[in-house]
Amino acid sequence: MNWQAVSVATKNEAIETVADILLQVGAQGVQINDHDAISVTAYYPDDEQLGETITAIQKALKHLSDIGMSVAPATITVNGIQQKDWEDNWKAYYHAERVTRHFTVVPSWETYHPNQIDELPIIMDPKLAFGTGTHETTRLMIQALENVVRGGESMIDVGTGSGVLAVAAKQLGVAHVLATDIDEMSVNVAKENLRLNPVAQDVTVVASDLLADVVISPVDLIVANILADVIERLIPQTTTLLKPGGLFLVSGIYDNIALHIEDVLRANDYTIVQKSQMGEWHGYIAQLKEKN
Ligand SMILES: C[S@@+](CC[C@H](N)C(=O)[O-])C[C@H]1O[C@@H](n2cnc3c(N)ncnc32)[C@H](O)[C@@H]1O
Repeated sequence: MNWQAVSVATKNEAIETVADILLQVGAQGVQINDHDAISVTAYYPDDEQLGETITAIQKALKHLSDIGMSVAPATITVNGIQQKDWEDNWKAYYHAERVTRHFTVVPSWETYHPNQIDELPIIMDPKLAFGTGTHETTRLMIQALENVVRGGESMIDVGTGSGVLAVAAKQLGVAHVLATDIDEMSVNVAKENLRLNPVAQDVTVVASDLLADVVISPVDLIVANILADVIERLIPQTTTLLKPGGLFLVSGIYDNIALHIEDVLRANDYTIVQKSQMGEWHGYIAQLKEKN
């Protein structure tokens, strides 16, 4: 396998935080260069996920500066080449790709003709929002949707990012989707992506911290692909917005925290009906207990 060296130039006091970011997006270790200019380097496989990884690093760096932590200059280089405008450069890594049994994600700038009659396209221009469709955590969610959707359901997509799961759900026959994200940029990108997919025209997207601002009648399905600490906060919020017997589809859970999340699900009246794993990532289909 080929590897790419991804380096982030930063300052002394931010070294540990930047190293944490590089580890969280899948590096096995980091190298700190503190001689002339300070930088932190990690190695990632040179595959179709590299674009997603660099976008995630860039978003995490932007988030730190948004909350007032100085990580400047925070420039990202890949094999020594500065990524001045990642928003456009990452497109070179993103091509139409069959991500599950039924779904192919298709970049909006590519012309793609399905190879099989039951192949369903998800047209995406994720920009800086998470969700090209190729990441393991997203694939786990799309597979879970393929398993459970029968048609006509109501659904909330928490942390919609690019809107990829909302489009997949609509393609499978979910009737009503409300999508949320805490990040305004993702809300706008999701709205643009939904417009690219004729099947998803009636999906509503709102800015919300998890389900805090969501006021609707209980739904059949809630889906969420977010990191485990956020999922832990989300689980108790789902139980009043899901119908008894409704399903919670969840991923974004790294190996080391999976057992804890299973405990939190059970403590909140869920029965785990399916566990899946891709690489180090875990996904669950959990069913809310029927009321007695
Ligand atoms: C890993 S991405 C998932 C994107 C897409 N749903 C997918 O499966 O590919 C997680 C998304 O959750 C959003 N998010 C993080 N914390 C959140 C919160 N507290 N409330 C709502 N959305 C949140 C992020 O902005 C990001 O778009």
